[in-house]
Order: sequence, then structure tokens, then C-alpha cells
Amino acid sequence: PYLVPVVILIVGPATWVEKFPEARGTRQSPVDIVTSRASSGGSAPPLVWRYSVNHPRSVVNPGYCWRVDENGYDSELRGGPLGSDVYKLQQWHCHWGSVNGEGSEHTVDGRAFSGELHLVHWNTSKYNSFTEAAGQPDGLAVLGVLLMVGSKHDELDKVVRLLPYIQHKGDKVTFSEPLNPANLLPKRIAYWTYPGSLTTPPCTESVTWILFKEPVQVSAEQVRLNLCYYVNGKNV
Ligand SMILES: NS(=O)(=O)c1ccc(C(=O)NCc2cccc(O)c2)cc1
Ligand SMILES: [Zn+2]
Repeated sequence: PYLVPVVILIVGPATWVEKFPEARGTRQSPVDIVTSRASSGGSAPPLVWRYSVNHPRSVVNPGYCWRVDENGYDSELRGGPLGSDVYKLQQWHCHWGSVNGEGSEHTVDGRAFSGELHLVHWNTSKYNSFTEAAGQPDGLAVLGVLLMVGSKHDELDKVVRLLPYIQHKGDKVTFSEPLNPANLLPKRIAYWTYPGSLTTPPCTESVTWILFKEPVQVSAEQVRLNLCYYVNGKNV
């Protein structure tokens, strides 16, 4: 009999528990949203947000997808499931898959979308820094936006067109073109919410997830551009 070399590469989420004990917690994200089991909104107050538009932002290649840092400029997210605390936008980033239709982190009734945008906010009412808040159960609030292939997204294009300039991990480009993160959100603001965690190490259980029900459309070309540069964290 021939000997088949069996090499099992131990990478990815299955190994995160070794280095990040939080990853074996009870409120780990992402999850599959089973819509039949979601309770109706009840009497939650409206979710309210305000973002500054005219300030320099930087697009960074953190090694997976891209991230836009808000550089501390003023913004506010409050209401909905966030009690009386006010949260501030720290950064926003995206998750794309290596093939179309498989990029989102959350799934809805088992269905994945082409990508998912995360707007990461931290609780400025209770904590003094993002890092401090990121370790607290009510420290972070992330707005999740499901992305599907359709018409071109003009606001997102202000970032996508810069991707050729940050092809390597650690690359960063600063731009001052006016951009309103509120334009990245869907028109209908119905959402699912649940207490969860960061979806990547250290997987800290500090995130109040707010996932909008309505997907936002991006063009196939915009998905291709993202895939060209960030196929599973490798720059290709
Ligand atoms: N995909 S996600 O929105 O859940 C997400 C958001 C932010 C982060 C993040 O900031 N990671 C780095 C980090 C984590 C904890 C404390 C820190 O100072 C930095 C990771 C995942
Ligand atoms: Zn994310």
C-alpha cells in the first residue's frame, strides 16, 4: 500500500481557542440569524446615529480586507438596544469571501451574502478608550450591513477606488474626500440585535451586534476589486 502524506493544516477559527480563551465563550459571533426565532422589536427606542463627514480618514490594509479609521473625529450612536449610553465610531471595515455569495460573516436562515460591512463603535459614556471598552460586555456596538451584488455603491466606491494603493498588509492611504458613513447603511433601518463578540481574535465578548435586515447593493466590479486584493487576507 502506498503511504499518503497526511498533513492537516491547523489554522483558522478552530485553533483560536488555544490562544484566545474568550473564543470558547457563550456569546460568540458570528451567528446564523434564524428569523423565525427572532422576537419582534418590542418597545425599543429608535436607533439614532450622527457621523462627521468632512474629516481626513485613512484606509488601512490590516491583512484581511480593508479598514477605514475615523481618527477620533466626532460621531454618535445611541438608542435601540444601547440603553442610555452613547457610542462613538472607531473604524469600519468589510469582510468578503473568496467567491461571490460567500463573504458575509453572519448568515440569515443559513444564507450567506457576498460581503458584510462592520461599523465599530465604543461606549464613550462608560469608558475612556476603545481598547478599554473592547474588554467590557457593554463596551462595543457594531452595525452590520449585509452586502449583495446589484447596483454600484457610490459612497463605498470612495474607498474601493483606493484599494490598488494598499495592496500589502500594513499599507495605509489617507484621503479627505467628504464621506458620510450613514450613506453606507440601508434605507430601511429594521435590524436584528444580540449580545455577541468580536468575530476575529481576541474574540472578546464585548459587542452588542446590530445587524440590519435589508442588504445594501454593491456592483459585481466592486466585489471583484475587493476580491482581487483580499482573497482571505492574501493579496493577490
Ligand atoms: N469583525 S468585528 O467587527 O467583530 C471586529 C471589530 C474590531 C476588532 C478589533 O478592533 N480587534 C483588535 C482589538 C481587539 C481588542 C482590543 C484592542 O485594543 C484591539 C476585531 C473584530
Ligand atoms: Zn468585522
